[in-house]
Amino acid sequence: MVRQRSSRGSERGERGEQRGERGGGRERGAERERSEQRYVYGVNPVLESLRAHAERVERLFVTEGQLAAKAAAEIFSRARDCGIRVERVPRERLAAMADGGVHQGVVAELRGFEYAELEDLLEAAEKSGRPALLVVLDGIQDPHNFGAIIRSAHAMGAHGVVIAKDRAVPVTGVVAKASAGAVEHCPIARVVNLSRTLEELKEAGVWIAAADPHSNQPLWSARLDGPLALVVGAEGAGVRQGVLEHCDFRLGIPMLGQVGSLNASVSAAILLYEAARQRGTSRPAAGS
Ligand SMILES: C[S@@+](CC[C@H](N)C(=O)[O-])C[C@H]1O[C@@H](n2cnc3c(N)ncnc32)[C@H](O)[C@@H]1O
Repeated sequence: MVRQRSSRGSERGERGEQRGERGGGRERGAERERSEQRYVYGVNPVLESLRAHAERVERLFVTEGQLAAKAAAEIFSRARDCGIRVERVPRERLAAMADGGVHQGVVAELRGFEYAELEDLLEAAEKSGRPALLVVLDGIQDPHNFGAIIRSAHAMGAHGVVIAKDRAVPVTGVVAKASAGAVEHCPIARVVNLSRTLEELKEAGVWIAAADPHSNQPLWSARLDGPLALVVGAEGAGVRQGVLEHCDFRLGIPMLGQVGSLNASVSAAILLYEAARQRGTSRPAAGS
């Protein structure tokens, strides 16, 4: 079994310096893309919004008797500190705002999710002092899968997630809920053309690995400790051929049994864990 050795790590500094000269991206300081206003529901997602981006929370809606006392105390205290209005509403209204999801008695109305730029993700990696670890999603449609991938990416120390503008679910309240609030901490870039983005990442010194159930290169046989973007495919179609052509190598998670593939978010979590393990970032935090 051949373990692929990355030389891009050493090229990265050199290439990273060129990033400022490429000039292909949006001007720094230009207005960033925002999604429509949206609702975030459930105790943890609402608390994460208040902790991470209270300035984006317009209003909170609660239904008496449905919100646990302990959660209510923290939510009300943060809302008071940040000058956010809290409205008591009937349970039917809360249920409608949460679109039938499990809201636990609280919904936050947010000003709109602010997407990051690809540059921001690379800068986050640079600032962290660790090699870049990114997840690129090729057309994920299910908001629960998308949210779960954001959650795993954040937990495994990834510097961000890249999605395409077309044919992919954007960040919505359901995604935020499924991410357990990780969406507030993990930068998400929304790009027009995934293939071009992969080429930009290569220029920045990042290796591109496609998660591919048909690959016979098991995940542990490749070096995943250098700058890396993991490309995960859509629920039905997988990674499109045109996108696969821009990947440096493919990785498979060996499986037993009769099914042909794993769920996209499960695959992302397994691959991210292997990358974190190889980087030594999967250890329990000190003191835990
Ligand atoms: C449900 S699968 C798509 C299956 C698709 N019919 C195919 O054959 O590629 C969604 C994505 O999860 C990832 N995936 C699923 N199982 C995998 C495995 N065993 N090894 C590596 N990646 C896997 C791939 O990125 C895949 O595109």
